[in-house]
Amino acid sequence: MTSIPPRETLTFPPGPAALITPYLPPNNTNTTTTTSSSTRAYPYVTLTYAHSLDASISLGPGIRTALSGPESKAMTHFLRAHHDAILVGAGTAVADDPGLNSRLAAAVAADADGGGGGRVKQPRPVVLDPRGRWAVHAGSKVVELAREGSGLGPLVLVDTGTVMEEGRRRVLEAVGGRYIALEARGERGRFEWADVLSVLKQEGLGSVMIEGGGEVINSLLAPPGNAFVDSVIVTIAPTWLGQGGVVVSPVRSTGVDGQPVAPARLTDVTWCPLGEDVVLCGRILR
Ligand SMILES: NC(=O)C1=CN([C@@H]2O[C@H](COP(=O)(O)OP(=O)(O)OC[C@H]3O[C@@H](n4cnc5c(N)ncnc54)[C@H](O)[C@@H]3O)[C@@H](O)[C@H]2O)C=CC1
Ligand SMILES: Nc1nc(O)c(N)c(N[C@@H]2O[C@H](COP(=O)(O)O)[C@@H](O)[C@H]2O)n1
Repeated sequence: MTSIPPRETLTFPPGPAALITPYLPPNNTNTTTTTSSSTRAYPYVTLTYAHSLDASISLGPGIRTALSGPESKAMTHFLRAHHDAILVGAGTAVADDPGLNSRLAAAVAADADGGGGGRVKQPRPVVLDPRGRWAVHAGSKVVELAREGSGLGPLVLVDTGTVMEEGRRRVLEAVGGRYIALEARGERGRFEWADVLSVLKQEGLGSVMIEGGGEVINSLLAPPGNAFVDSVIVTIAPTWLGQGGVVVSPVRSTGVDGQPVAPARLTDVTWCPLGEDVVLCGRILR
């Protein structure tokens, strides 16, 4: 019998947790004893990522780049444990081979007893992959974690016109995930955010934490995407990544007077130092 090596577990202290909690979904834990956001048309959306002092989330497209220190990394896993789903774009799935589970000690404990007892459960990974770029396989980290019971199988949203390879389909379904066909009726073959969020709602997912990457973040920080964002939680790491990085810089629109309009501003802001990083929480000013 092959033994599975123990995975890291993380703890997030109550002090910073109290600062972050107001930005979590209402009835914010996806425990077995609460229903999250059941009356909303769309899931509660938390946009969260880590960037450098020059607003880069990675050294370049396709380069996995660690920015968060240990304390803010634990915060990310705290967030993951308090959402029903965690969403990334295909670029991130391909570049990072992410695990997309929560390694928070409480979440790990819940895995061990089947997630019962009102304790925190794992988020459902969701990947936006209209053209089927992500070649998921049995050794993909998210699949391995789901197979060993430390995470859930991913839902992968593909365009209705994309035919998926049978082998990939079997890999997903073996761990409780699947492909979901959705019409990519937005510009450049993209899904409309309303369509994506409606699908998640239909799947019974009341809250989603959206982690990236660059294209996903930028499209949610400018209209019309920003209308769907309930809270924003950004880790700022004390480093510069230099030119050529994947930068968070949403497109500007032009006002009726022909002048540029800033895409978004945060209000109801809290700053929370975590180790050498600082975490900024806020809500989009409407
Ligand atoms: N520091 C951080 O917190 C994070 C960093 N990253 C980094 O970001 C980089 C990847 O960024 P990007 O290349 O911009 O990739 P991305 O993850 O935003 O993926 C872009 C792709 O996702 C799909 N996609 C995005 N929006 C879509 C929509 N509305 N409808 C349909 N499909 C959609 C498309 O296939 C598109 O090509 C990687 O280097 C990764 O390491 C990713 C997540 C978080
Ligand atoms: N919060 C945060 N800090 C960083 O420094 C990061 N590079 C990321 N990246 C995101 O986390 C995913 C990796 O997750 P696993 O640890 O493999 O579960 C990666 O794909 C990005 O979404 N986030």
